[in-house]
Amino acid sequence: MEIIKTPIDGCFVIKPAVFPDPRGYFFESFNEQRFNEKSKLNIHFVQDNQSMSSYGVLRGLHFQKGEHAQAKLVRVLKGEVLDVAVDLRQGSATYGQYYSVLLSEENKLQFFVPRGFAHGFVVLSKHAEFFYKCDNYYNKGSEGGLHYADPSLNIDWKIPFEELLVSDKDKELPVLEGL
Ligand SMILES: Cc1cn([C@H]2C[C@H](O)[C@@H](COP(=O)(O)OP(=O)(O)O[C@H]3O[C@@H](C)C(=O)[C@@H](O)[C@H]3O)O2)c(=O)[nH]c1=O
Repeated sequence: MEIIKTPIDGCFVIKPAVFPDPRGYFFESFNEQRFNEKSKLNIHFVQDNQSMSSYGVLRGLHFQKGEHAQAKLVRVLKGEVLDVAVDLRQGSATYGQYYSVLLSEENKLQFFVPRGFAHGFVVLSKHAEFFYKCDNYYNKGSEGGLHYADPSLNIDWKIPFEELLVSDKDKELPVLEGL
């Protein structure tokens, strides 16, 4: 696996070593020892999540607060999404900035989103199956979020706003200034 740095410290992309052969392909989608060695982190993921969404569905931007904060290792099993992480770490040189990456069934890239970030994605293919590991358990009372259309973030979601399908909960999320 190869680690590809991003302009936001702590956020990185992983390119797995894929072994194709006449039967198809094989790759290690996660190896804790190698992940921690290469990333120089000490992460232990405790929860796996999977969701399916259709074209134009935007989930986000989400985080969990305080002691329930989660780092996430995200990837796409089927289809293609644009994945986005927004830096909400107080005092960070890139506070309020975002990084986005295309994750697809074809490129098999994974994206590591540290604790202290808001995370979301939009589906660019007909359907997408999304899979992610979290280093802390889901805690409903600690859910927080940021509005996907916050003008101060100015995120390019690649799909016009009027074509997006967003949950009622996500439509009510505050902008960065109101956090
Ligand atoms: C996130 C989550 C949700 N749920 C439940 C709550 C609710 O009834 C149902 C759907 O929840 P949501 O609408 O919050 O699902 P969703 O909008 O897919 O939420 C996810 O979005 C992406 C962008 C993330 O980064 C994740 O951390 C998570 O917040 O699933 C769990 O039981 N466990 C979980 O870990």
